Amino acid sequence: MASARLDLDGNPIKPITICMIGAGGFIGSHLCEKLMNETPHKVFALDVYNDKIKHLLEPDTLPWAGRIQFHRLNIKHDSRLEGLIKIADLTINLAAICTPADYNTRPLDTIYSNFIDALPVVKYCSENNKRLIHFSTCEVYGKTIGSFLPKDSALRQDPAYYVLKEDESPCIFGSIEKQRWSYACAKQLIERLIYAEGAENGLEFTIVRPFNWIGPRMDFIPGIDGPSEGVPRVLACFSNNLLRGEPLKLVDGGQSQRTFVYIKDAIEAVLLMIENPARANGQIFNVGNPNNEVTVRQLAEMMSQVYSKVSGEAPLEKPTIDVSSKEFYGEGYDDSDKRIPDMTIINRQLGWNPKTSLWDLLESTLTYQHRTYAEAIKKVIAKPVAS
Ligand SMILES: NC(=O)c1ccc[n+]([C@@H]2O[C@H](COP(=O)([O-])OP(=O)(O)OC[C@H]3O[C@@H](n4cnc5c(N)ncnc54)[C@H](O)[C@@H]3O)[C@@H](O)[C@H]2O)c1
Ligand SMILES: O=c1ccn([C@@H]2O[C@H](COP(=O)(O)OP(=O)(O)O[C@H]3OC[C@@H](O)[C@H](O)[C@H]3O)[C@@H](O)[C@H]2O)c(=O)[nH]1
Repeated sequence: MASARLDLDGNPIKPITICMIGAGGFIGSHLCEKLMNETPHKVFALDVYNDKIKHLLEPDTLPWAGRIQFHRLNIKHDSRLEGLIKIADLTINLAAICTPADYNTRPLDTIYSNFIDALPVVKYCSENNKRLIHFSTCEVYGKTIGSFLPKDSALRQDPAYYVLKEDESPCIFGSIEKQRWSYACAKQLIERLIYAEGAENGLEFTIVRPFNWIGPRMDFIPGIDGPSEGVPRVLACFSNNLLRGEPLKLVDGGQSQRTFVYIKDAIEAVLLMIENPARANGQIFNVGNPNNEVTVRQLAEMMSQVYSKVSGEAPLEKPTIDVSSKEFYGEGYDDSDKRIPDMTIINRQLGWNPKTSLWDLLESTLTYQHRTYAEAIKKVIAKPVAS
């Protein structure tokens, strides 16, 4: 008999049933895969789409058949939601509009999706005494304190002015006409509501703040498995440019900084939260890789090099072009300047650390992108344009 799986305190882990909302998305697909491959837990996978988890649902001879059940539903208006939360032990809410191109162009949908639509989920968990793991974002920190200092101030180099700490850092957003912040603000308010449900009504919750998780199946490639005019997050934008042999577009000079973490490292952290409720309840966790910091320009350069290695194609002579944010995203765009997660709390509670370097995670991700999309792109490019 296989030995019992133990939690971080040495107690056997009991199989549970998880109601995962937004399970058909990028993070959800990796989390479902991990839960099916490595744990005995059951999953109700709720989403409006299931393309990214089809390989886990069919055929029904898969070793985990019966442990994952897909429910096609929109949480905006579906009475089945409460029933599913009630019969599960834990709810994980991933559902959201979470691509920056939408924040300033579809601010109402963004606010509804990230705040209003999440309200019933919190309410049903609280009323039925069910544990909730809610996905927020690193964007709740907004801009760093350091970004307001004079450009030549030595304090800009002091981590006290830029490292983002769950229990200390303020949330700093732009003015209301900078609609970019509609997303961060809605996420902040739902965090505050969940925290208040914990304080006043005893809701058992964990809030996750992902810092740019990237990897296979993130977003879509415009014109292949998503709308031609769609603007996904940066990994898919740059992948699309590389696949088409076009220069990568640097918004406002590509000076913003990000830390990227490999999806498979980040999913390990989520599994630890799921299986160690006593250590995760009542916590807000940064989940990122502080060692993988680059400017967007450096990311573009590294992706060009890695793509050339995995595809065997020579890099473009002019690998990037500059574009203004107004041209690329439209009116109301703004940006986070720098995002370094403090890792103290997740280290202390769960002993988690990211492992994969930026080069390595780009290599496995771009190998996937090339294998999945290169042929389809070639066909689209070869097609004569209809007159
Ligand atoms: N990927 C990241 O680096 C990152 C960073 C910060 C925060 N997050 C947060 O993590 C969560 C998941 O992100 P992701 O990258 O997997 O995004 P994603 O867009 O790939 O996944 C979200 C999923 O939710 C589903 N969904 C949205 N609205 C729904 C509704 N009303 N009913 C049912 N399903 C609905 C979508 O169909 C999609 O499959 C989001 O809450 C996002 O804000 C992600
Ligand atoms: O083609 C592109 C796309 C994006 N960019 C830039 O690349 C940076 C990263 O852009 P992304 O689209 O990945 O999104 P951001 O990192 O700004 O926000 C993301 O972070 C946290 C999550 O909540 C969301 O998934 C999303 O809001 C931004 O500075 C953006 O302006 C480009 O320079 N060129």
